Amino acid sequence: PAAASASRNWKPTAESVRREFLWAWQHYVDRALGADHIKPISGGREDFFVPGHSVGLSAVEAVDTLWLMGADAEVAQAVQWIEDNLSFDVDAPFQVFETNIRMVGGLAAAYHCTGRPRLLELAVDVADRLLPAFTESPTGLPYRYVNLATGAVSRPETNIVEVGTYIAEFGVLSEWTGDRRYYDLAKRAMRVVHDKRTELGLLPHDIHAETGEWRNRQATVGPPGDSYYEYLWDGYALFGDEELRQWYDTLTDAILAHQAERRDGLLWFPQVDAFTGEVLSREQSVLAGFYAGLLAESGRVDEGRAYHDAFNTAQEKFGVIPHSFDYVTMSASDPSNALRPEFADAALMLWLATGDEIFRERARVHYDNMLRTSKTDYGFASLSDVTAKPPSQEDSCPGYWWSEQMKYYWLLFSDTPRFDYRDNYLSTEANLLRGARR
Ligand SMILES: O=C1NC[C@H](CO)[C@@H](O)[C@@H]1O
Ligand SMILES: [Ca+2]
Repeated sequence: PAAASASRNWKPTAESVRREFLWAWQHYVDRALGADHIKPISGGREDFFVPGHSVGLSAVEAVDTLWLMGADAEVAQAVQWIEDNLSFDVDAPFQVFETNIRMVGGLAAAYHCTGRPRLLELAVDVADRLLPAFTESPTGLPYRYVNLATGAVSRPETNIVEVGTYIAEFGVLSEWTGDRRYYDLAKRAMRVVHDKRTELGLLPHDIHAETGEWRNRQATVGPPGDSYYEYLWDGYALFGDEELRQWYDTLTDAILAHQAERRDGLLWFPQVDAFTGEVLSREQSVLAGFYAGLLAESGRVDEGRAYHDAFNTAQEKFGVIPHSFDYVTMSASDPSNALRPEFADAALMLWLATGDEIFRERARVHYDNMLRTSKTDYGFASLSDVTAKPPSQEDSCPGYWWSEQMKYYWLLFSDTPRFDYRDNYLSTEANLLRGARR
């Protein structure tokens, strides 16, 4: 989008992002290739889904980011490992939601960028192994875990994120294979949740997959409510599903009417009782920051801008935003930050929606603060306390770091010809499912 104001030269920042990402990738290849995570302080390996068994998570999450950066030799390294080694025939329970947004989404994005058929086969293979969680459920709300080898399902005590964040990944599999099962199963679970909204049009977040009963009263735009709302809009944006847009509009109008609060001119979203509207908590999770971008994407640009302005006061105060903070006292309730990408996610979405340079500026501060606080010997580390001087680090780097903020920064600063800046889609894990310009 042609920025209204004269924009500065962002190329040096883009080159820094690419250099840092490839530096971290080389350490992963040298020390932890095939591990779910590298341990960025010790250079060790770490499993994510199953203790004792990695499935190359960081390599899968990195492919589309590397491709967008034009790092084709590194794309080849990642794809080589995946095609030679990745198998989902693992006799262990995998969390259905995390496996979908990271592995189904990561492989689908890798296929979208490279066109290599084995990557689509693997995405379909792991998605098929998740399906029993949906088909074994009496309500259509998926169980939280499924054994990828045996199909045994478990843990019906779930939430609206883990029952409602599939339509993007499952939907492109239906589109690319012609098998509608994926789309239909993902949408059915979203319908069950929407139809259980309260009189106020709000949603609690905990639900039982076998009984369909709500298990709590609290509504939140943070976890575990966030990506249910995100995927209602995404199902419309990706596939033109007008019914999903209606459900999104109904629920979003209710959130703006009953779950929003303005204090000192700033817009916040407290946790409220979904049945009465009573404010239960004025804590804000750093993960809720994505919602500023979703509001802007879905035509509520002023509200999206206002919420990002509010979150920006937290970035200005803390440098790196705490995992959760009280927005009245602006004190950290949980001072950690596991390289969370949401503020940058929303900055990209708001920049794409408005062309306003302020969002690139805010993302650059986010990047600078990450470089200053998280960079270690072998990569980038989660923080255990952003208020410590200097902030204290943990020997862990989450898989979403390879897919999310470094991709957001690159897209914001590089103007890469490999991305269609007008017609694109990034999933909740920033997997590129539309808009790769091969
Ligand atoms: O939707 C998500 N929630 C949590 C992670 C990032 O904080 C990531 O997996 C993804 O963005
Ligand atoms: Ca997300």
